[in-house]
Amino acid sequence: MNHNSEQHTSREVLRLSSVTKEFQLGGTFRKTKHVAVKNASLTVERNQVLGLVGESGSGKSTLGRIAIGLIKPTSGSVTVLGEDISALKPEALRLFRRKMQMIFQDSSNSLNPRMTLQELLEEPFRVQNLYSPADRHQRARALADEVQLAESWLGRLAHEFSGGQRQRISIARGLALEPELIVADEPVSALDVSVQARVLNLLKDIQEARNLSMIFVSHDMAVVEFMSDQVAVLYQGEIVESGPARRIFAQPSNPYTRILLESAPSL
Ligand SMILES: Nc1ncnc2c1ncn2[C@@H]1O[C@H](COP(=O)(O)OP(=O)(O)OP(=O)(O)O)[C@@H](O)[C@H]1O
Repeated sequence: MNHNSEQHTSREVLRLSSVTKEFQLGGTFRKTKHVAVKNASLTVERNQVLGLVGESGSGKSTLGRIAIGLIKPTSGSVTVLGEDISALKPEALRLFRRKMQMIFQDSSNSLNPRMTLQELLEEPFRVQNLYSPADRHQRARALADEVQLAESWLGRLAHEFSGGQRQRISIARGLALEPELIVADEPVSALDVSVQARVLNLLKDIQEARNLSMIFVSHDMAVVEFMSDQVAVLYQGEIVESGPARRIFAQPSNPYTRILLESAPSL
């Protein structure tokens, strides 16, 4: 990591410039390519949530993964906190990744069912070799508290928690290393509707309390309206409309955005 990132003071946390991602398809003889994201540019500022919407296959997840360096774009640049992460060597990227975390729809499935809540919340510190055992213990407690899981549950095993509680655990683990940018990819879609609102409220409260920047990926327009300050609409890999959420929901200028809004039953 160079000094750039240390000195980065602008409000801009993420900048994607003309990002394109092509996937190679097919076997040895017949290769074709699929353009999943095409010439996409966007920025996310500190303490801002960008909602990324579009139908299935429009490139939302691919763009989210590119934003935190999980996928390298075919062309274009990704700048996080002033650092061009597409130019970072693997070791530098590994260190830098602490500043960027992803919360998946099925994050909670990746929790080891035989680990206790305490162990799960200490794991990010253990993996990164951070803090003394006593400090890890204390920090795990604070994380549990932040996602509203009772202290008395710290000894419970992962498989004893409900789906919504497990997603809270995943959120807490995502926060452990104090990221500045979070990509939440359909974080509540796998949960019962009654549980979704509570987890979304929690995520919004945490985002505001920690001044986090977030890309919030969802196909549910009502959820995006609740969460987002800015919105970008993807259609077949291209950003067809972007701007302040309030403007886009009140006066969508792109025909495809209008179709998305009209077909959103929960609005
Ligand atoms: N690893 C890959 N190899 C080949 N094609 C891929 C790969 N990942 C994504 N794609 C393709 O790229 C396009 C965009 O996929 P992506 O998952 O980003 O869309 P999405 O909007 O997130 O969809 P969904 O809401 O269904 O998750 C799709 O056509 C998908 O099949």
